[in-house]
Amino acid sequence: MKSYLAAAIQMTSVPNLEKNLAQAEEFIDLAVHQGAELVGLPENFSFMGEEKDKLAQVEAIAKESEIFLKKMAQRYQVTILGGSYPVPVGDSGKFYNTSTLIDPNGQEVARYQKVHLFDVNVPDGNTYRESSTVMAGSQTPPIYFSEKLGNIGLSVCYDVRFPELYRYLSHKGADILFIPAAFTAFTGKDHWQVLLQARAIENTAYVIAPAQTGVNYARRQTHGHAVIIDPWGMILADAGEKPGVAIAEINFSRLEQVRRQMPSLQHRVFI
Ligand SMILES: O=C(O)CNC(=O)[C@H](CS)NC(=O)CCC(=O)C(=O)O
Repeated sequence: MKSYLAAAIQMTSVPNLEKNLAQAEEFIDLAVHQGAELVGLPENFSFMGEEKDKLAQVEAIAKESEIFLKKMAQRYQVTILGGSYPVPVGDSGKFYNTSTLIDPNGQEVARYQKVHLFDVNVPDGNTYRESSTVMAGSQTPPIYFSEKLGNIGLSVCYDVRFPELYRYLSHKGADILFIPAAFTAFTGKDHWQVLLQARAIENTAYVIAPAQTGVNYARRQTHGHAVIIDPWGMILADAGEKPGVAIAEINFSRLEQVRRQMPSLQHRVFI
């Protein structure tokens, strides 16, 4: 398989759908002009805001996000991950925190509904109750098996704390793990990079982690540091703290080399 460039986009999404889509378009354009063929957007790329504000506009956010992703993938002829956006679940008043992967034909090739919900009182005083508006997904995460891009497994944000999800993905053949996020600034400073490197190292897989950064709304501040990590755990690119793009090469001979040097996947006993 040929090497190619992947991009992890970093945004400060706000409670304004149009503004966020315009920002995402700018960064997709930038990533493609730098040669990226696989482009990831962060969790909640199209809307970050109070849950009640999100709920009030959820139909439009879901519809416009899907139209946007398909348009971008076709226009730029790249594969795009819509890190996540809310998709209403019938008339339940809740939505799935949904991540979709769209190929250059504008076809959806994978869809994942976030399984682990962030119901946490963070020690900085912020309280998160994702389950008050989000329905937990009940399906195992999908892998898109691509002859051109490799086998790409999906996940979202808080999932990164549950290594069994990634073990499942690598067991099923994933070479690349997408971990789009809106990590809190408080937890991010101590946990983000360590968790991502651990998932890359233990699964000897590439990790592509698009991220939210800065002040998104009210007291919500996100950590940034969208990164791409190689299967040895090396940080290949880091977007820092400002909105932007992290770009790095996905190289299958490097992947095979690491899997020869450190054959831990072959030594698995439990799963
Ligand atoms: O708050 C918002 O508006 C946006 N947040 C999100 O989209 C999600 C669900 S609340 N955030 C996380 O999962 C953070 C996980 C995390 O930070 C950790 O695991 O430490």
